Amino acid sequence: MRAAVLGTGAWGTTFATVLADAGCDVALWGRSAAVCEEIATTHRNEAYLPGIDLPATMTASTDPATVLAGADLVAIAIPSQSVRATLAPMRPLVPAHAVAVSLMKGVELSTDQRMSQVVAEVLGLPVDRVAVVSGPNLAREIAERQPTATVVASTSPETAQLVARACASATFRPYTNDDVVGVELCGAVKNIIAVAVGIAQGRGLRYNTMATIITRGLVEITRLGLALGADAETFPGLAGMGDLMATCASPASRNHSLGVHLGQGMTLDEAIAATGGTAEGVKTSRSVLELARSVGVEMPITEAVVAVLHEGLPVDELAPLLLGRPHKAERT
Ligand SMILES: NC(=O)C1=CN([C@@H]2O[C@H](COP(=O)(O)OP(=O)(O)OC[C@H]3O[C@@H](n4cnc5c(N)ncnc54)[C@H](O)[C@@H]3O)[C@@H](O)[C@H]2O)C=CC1
Ligand SMILES: O=C(CO)COP(=O)(O)O
Repeated sequence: MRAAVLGTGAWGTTFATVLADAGCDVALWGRSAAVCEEIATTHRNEAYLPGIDLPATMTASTDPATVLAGADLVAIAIPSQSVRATLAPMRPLVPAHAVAVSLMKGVELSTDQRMSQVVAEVLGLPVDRVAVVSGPNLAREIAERQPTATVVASTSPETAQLVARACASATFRPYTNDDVVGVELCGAVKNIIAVAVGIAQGRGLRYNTMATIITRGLVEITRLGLALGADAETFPGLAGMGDLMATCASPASRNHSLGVHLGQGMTLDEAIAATGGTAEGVKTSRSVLELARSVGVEMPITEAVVAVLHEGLPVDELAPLLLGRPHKAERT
């Protein structure tokens, strides 16, 4: 199978490696000529995956026509808010039979659309030719070939199976799921919860607080997902609890580290600069809150994160804000 991967950041480069390990013929597209040249000639991407040797068979180019020619599978790993503008000019270059795979974990700010919706719309593909890959998938660990599982979601079982076969290897195990809405919302909202956990840790709070935020975070992800038509069984799975645990526990998570920096007293701009890479939770927090309000769902942690990130709430007021809410039964 011929695969094109758009985006030479941490996840695009890593997922390209996963596909190559699984036997695909892989070409990467990136906007940086220097990064593409480095991948193609030295088989390294030092800016995003320092010290990792990439498969020598993988090619990379800034020319989308070269990368997309003959692709059976087109995987996209670009910051969510840039996907629409980046993909639009590529639409005529995507082969008519290709399947698209969204690797993003965000929600578009201007439209509140999930990434698979944006990809299908911009590339003019029916939704059953679009899949989503999401799970506890910290890029560097996967690039190091540490054992990892993921979820491949599509409304079409054939598309999900095709993508699962394309990426399955001895160290990367995909499970298929037909709940695209649930899988995508889990991936996007866990970033916001990880920012909250990071803020708490940056203030010196420890494991009880972390477990509380993760657990109540899962409650609010589930509530939003169910209101938007997701399947309840997705949330305790790899894309839900699995990814929430990995992202909230790992210092390698950009969303988590951004939260820690904020908790330690940095401004948002300072925290973004200190974190580096793409912390999707910053912008997605606003879209998710809008989505939640549109369906009348309460998301207190998301609301508190939006207040800290975008409305000037001091980090010290986050815990009192959440703990001061009216008491209620756990299962409501
Ligand atoms: N890094 C990780 O462990 C994982 C990341 N993801 C998701 O994958 C997506 C991409 O993240 P990463 O690769 O980690 O980000 P990154 O920050 O490592 O790389 C982003 C890439 O996108 C490019 N880029 C940035 N703005 C662009 C634009 N306007 N047009 C075209 N290209 C642009 C950058 O040059 C870079 O190559 C995000 O939605 C993230 O949530 C999902 C699973 C794991
Ligand atoms: O999605 C991820 C792990 O599954 C990566 O998390 P960060 O984007 O916070 O680094």
